Amino acid sequence: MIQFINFQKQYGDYKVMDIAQAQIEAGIYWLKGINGSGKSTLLRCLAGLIPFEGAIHINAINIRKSKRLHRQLVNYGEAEPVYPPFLNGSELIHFYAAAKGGNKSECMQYAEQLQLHHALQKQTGSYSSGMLKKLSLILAFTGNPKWILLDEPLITLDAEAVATMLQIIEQAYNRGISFLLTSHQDVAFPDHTLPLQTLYIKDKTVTAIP
Ligand SMILES: Nc1ncnc2c1ncn2[C@@H]1O[C@H](COP(=O)(O)OP(=O)(O)OP(=O)(O)O)[C@@H](O)[C@H]1O
Repeated sequence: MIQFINFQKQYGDYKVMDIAQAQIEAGIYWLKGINGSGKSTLLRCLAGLIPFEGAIHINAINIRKSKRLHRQLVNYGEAEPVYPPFLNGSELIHFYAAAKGGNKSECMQYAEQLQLHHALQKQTGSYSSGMLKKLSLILAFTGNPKWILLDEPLITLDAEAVATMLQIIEQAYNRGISFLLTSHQDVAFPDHTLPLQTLYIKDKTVTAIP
């Protein structure tokens, strides 16, 4: 469960999020909101990448106070991932697996499923946007997270990779992993069988009501 307690996020004078009290139960959620509503900001706060006011508890852990536990609990995939261009995919998988206490061979399996395995020895600077996205998704599944936060997970993926990715998400969900997935497109998750619940970011808060 994710709990917000007097949570606020400002950029300078501009307040993007203001959630006095809210909670999100374990599950798989499609987080919707118009452009600029704060979807990426919320995920970055939950991932611990940017500072915020108030408190966020994830599975009863105060994410600001227990940084190590937080890093094991939550994985995050950027909308537009950027990596040091001189590192290859295999090196990044090795690094993430070591940092997250994950199993490198599991990542290699995902790479095969997404047909990225042939490119793992190439520097990421030579990757296409879809290849970078696949790598970022593989890295977001490394270790034993209880929550995976994926910002626009399917953009730039081809149709086959979209279907594979939806299967990977569903299998992980069936193993007890919860998801927050963002998209501002109406048909972001085509032909899926995921038990998706919808959340909206509206008026600087998270709500189940559009
Ligand atoms: N680093 C930043 N500095 C200043 N303002 C920012 C920064 N990042 C985001 N914002 C502002 O915060 C608001 C929310 O941005 P955010 O990227 O979280 O929205 P979003 O819902 O993910 O948008 P989109 O659907 O277009 O991807 C926007 O008004 C944006 O201009």
